[in-house]
Amino acid sequence: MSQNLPAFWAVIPAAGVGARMAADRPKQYLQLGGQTILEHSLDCFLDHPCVKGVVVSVAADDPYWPGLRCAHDPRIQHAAGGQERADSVLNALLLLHAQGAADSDWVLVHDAARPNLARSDLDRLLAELADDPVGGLLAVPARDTLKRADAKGRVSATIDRSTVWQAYTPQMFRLGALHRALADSLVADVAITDESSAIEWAGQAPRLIEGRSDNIKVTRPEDLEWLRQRWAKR
Ligand SMILES: Nc1ccn([C@@H]2O[C@H](COP(=O)(O)OP(=O)(O)OP(=O)(O)O)[C@@H](O)[C@H]2O)c(=O)n1
Ligand SMILES: C[C@](O)(CO)[C@H](O)COP(=O)(O)O
Repeated sequence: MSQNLPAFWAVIPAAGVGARMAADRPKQYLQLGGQTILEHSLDCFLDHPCVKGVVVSVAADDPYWPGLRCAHDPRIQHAAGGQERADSVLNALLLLHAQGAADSDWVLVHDAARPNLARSDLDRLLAELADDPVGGLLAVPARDTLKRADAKGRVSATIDRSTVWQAYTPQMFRLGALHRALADSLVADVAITDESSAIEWAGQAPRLIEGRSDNIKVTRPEDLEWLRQRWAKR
């Protein structure tokens, strides 16, 4: 294994519609530097010597996935996307368990919409959490002053940002613990927007690993414009 890093499975939720992007296709299939955003997000894992395999969750009616070269990569399997991101991730975990992956296996969940993950960040996450009893996630400390809004869109409070972080991905947890936390929190109808919130709901405290702030999630058109400008300078 590279630098004594742990082996891991990668799960890439890629079944969203990209409503906030308002493009002619789901944002993970938009082009960046000669390939799709999804393919960039996959590359960081497929190139890693410690990856055991990759599961991509795609929408049942996704017409784009089969046309990608990586759809035929033997290291990649696909699972059914779900109504919410958490459902898409859970389906991928079910597939891993059905194929005999162990509860103790590490799973890294990374948004298909985050094509700019640095290998250095991925390796730092793996190294820092290799022996952690809970797991954790890449995150960035809040840099701007944070405001809470009232119902009229006016400032109701300024939030102490000293302990506030933005959650990014990958998020790294043991397969068994994540599977149970996601399944239980979905049954309890808890609002889950990332893997960490399911683990937190289950009573654990994931570790925050500071990562690069340019590991952005492509959410709105300006995000892709920004990445394309950076890519052009590479
Ligand atoms: N039911 C869903 C919803 C989202 N995702 C994935 O989760 C990641 C982060 O979600 P987000 O940025 O919200 O993507 P979308 O849901 O597509 O965006 P929007 O909310 O603007 O529709 C994306 O890679 C998206 O493809 C998923 O696999 N299944
Ligand atoms: C998982 C995530 O990227 C961490 O910030 C974020 O929660 C995804 O949220 P979205 O609304 O599904 O984009």
